[in-house]
Amino acid sequence: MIMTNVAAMTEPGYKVGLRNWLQERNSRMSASGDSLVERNNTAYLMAFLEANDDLFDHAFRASLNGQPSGSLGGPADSRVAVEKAARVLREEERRWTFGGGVPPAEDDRLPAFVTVERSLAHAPTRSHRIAIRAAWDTALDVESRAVHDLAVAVRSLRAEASDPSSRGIAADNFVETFSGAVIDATSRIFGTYGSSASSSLVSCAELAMEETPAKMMALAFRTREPMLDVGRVIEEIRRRLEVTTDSTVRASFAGDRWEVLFGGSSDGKVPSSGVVIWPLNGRNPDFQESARRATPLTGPGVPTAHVGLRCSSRPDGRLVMHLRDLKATLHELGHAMHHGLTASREPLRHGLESAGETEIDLLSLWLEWTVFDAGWGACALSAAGEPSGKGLVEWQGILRLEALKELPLRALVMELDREWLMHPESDYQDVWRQVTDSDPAIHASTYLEALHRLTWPIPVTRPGAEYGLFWAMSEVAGTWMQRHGSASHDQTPPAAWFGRILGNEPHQAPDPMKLISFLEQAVGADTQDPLASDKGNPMSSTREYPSDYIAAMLPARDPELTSMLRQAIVDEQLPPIQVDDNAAKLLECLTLLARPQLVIEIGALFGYSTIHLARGLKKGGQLISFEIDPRSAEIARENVSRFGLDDRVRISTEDAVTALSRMAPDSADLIFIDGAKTEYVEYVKAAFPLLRAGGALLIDDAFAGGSYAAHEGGEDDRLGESIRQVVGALAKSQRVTASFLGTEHGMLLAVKQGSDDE
Ligand SMILES: C[S@@+](CC[C@H](N)C(=O)[O-])C[C@H]1O[C@@H](n2cnc3c(N)ncnc32)[C@H](O)[C@@H]1O
Repeated sequence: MIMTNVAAMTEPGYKVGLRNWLQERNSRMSASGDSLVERNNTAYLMAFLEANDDLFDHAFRASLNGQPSGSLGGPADSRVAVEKAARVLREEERRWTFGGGVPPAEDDRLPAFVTVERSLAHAPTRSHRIAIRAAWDTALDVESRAVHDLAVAVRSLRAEASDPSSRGIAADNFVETFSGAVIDATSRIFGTYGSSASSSLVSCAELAMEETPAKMMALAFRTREPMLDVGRVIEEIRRRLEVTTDSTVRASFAGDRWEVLFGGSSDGKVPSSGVVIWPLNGRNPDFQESARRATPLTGPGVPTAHVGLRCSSRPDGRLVMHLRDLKATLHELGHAMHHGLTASREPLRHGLESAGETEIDLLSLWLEWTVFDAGWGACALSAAGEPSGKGLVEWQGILRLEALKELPLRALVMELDREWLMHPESDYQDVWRQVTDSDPAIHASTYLEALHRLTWPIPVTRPGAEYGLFWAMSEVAGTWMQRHGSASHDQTPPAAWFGRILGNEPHQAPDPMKLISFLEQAVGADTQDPLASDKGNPMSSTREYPSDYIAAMLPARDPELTSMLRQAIVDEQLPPIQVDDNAAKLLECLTLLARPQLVIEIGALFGYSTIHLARGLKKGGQLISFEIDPRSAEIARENVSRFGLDDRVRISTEDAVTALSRMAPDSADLIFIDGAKTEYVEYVKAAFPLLRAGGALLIDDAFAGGSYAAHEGGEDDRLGESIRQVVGALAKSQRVTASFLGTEHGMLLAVKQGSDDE
């Protein structure tokens, strides 16, 4: 595997951030004997980067590193930098993962994106690649939006934390900002699935972003307090239990403990099972003893489970628990529920007379997830692309019996697959086997298998990665089904389309070729000759202009020039459509090289290019620059004089075409054309006769793909088309020798045939 030497790259801004982050990470990893670089596995390295929740932190730091010095560094800057960082990461992933062309070893537990990349590497045609990229980009966009939102939240937290006067409110603000960002991001992510249940949003956020469960729980409980009132927590649990089980649930404080009782009789007065929650504070240090004493408290014959709750008492008598203990407590409550329900045969009440242990297990586990872990099941359903509009409430309706076939299976696969099934010694292997072998519910086991295979190569550490791909595939599948006349997801259950993608081999990553052909159908791509060149805009290219690299290599801009730019663009509000710094240097080089006596420029604007052209002139050399806008021309004159160049520059406000038509033929050595794009034909016609043999035309924006069109009021590609015509004709002309110069917007250098000696 070819290793990209991260440290040896020359990086501006965000890349410095990335490198620092990796180095720091590596030094930490080597301390634990597991250096990423030592593993010499770039795919894994990037997978790690992608999979690690420190990515958020990285993105944030990248945003800081990406700040131009002296900038205000406000949220807008941060946003741009983070988006840029996310974009670059994406690019880097692509390049580094398969840059060497050597796919990683088969047995590496590679994340989903590597599978996609592998598909890309095998894609036979451009259409295939587009299809795969479309799917992948969808996934990554979700990611980058989340990164962006989080970075903004983290940024404001840190800013406040560094201000001692606001330290007290920083944490509160963070949770608030964070909550807002999370809800916003998750509702966007899940908007397509129509899930409106806030508990599922919380859970989705947790999946997508892996933020601390405590914060998520805080969100679920709509609190920003680190200490929670235990009574309130119990009441919340009771409420949720009642809603989700449709069973009467009573919770009461009985002197020194809480009793949560599940109704057994139809009026709920006779409990069928109970959970006793014991505060583990000063008053009840011996939980075991308390539990023993309390067993009969829920009533004779009522199976009861006991849970200890770490909490402390307030002077006003209230018991409070720390937010961070909540998740663990809820998890333990899940076990208690499990125990209570299993022993009481509570499921009988729900029409599950024939339920076996497996179903009861499943029900209990489901309760644990959906009730106590704030909507795991809802999340699983949404992620699985359930029919939109089938929100929490609706699927609760099918819970009583159907959930055993539908929901827990789906919720289970996420947890079992990742947490337990991977470990052969796990007890849950049995549960899994029973589910998959005995489940008669047609597509459920197929679905499980499919999902299992889909998520198989994904490391446990990063749920977001698999969901990203999962969502993308769901999207594409949805499109496919619409195209092919399937009215709804109901008619084509997920199992069918996963089956289509995955084939029948169990426990394997998706076959890249199957994925390709599925996606191909989904986007309706035509089969193309793989060797046929790309059609459409001739400027289309997958390669980006290395402007960051160039900027990092060139010396910093002369402060006087920066001040001039600021005055013209910020103070005078002239459009920022001057040549870029590298192109400006090129103009200077060309006049230095050609030693022209007469240079003509069409379009001075505020004189940025003018100054550079003039700087390269030797003694006696002259530059006539045309600028039709009087105010721009005036500013250009001031700037020329500011740089002490008045002796060799004349700025004229005459229309360039008219003026050129009056000038002596064969007199100019260099003519730089950078006026109105629509007039390029006229400029070239008028300028060409003025050139002496061996003189050169230099045409700016020759790549015809720049954003200048917008500045000139053009939304469409009319201006680009005009440039392409002129540049194409000129470059092909027998009367010149022409070459494109690779500035960001491109210049065409066309040297007139013949020589002065002829
Ligand atoms: C892209 S800007 C020039 C930028 C400048 N060369 C630089 O790089 O700093 C184009 C300028 O051409 C001027 N212009 C447009 N049509 C013109 C014409 N017929 N004669 C002279 N100037 C013209 C516009 O007023 C505008 O300021």
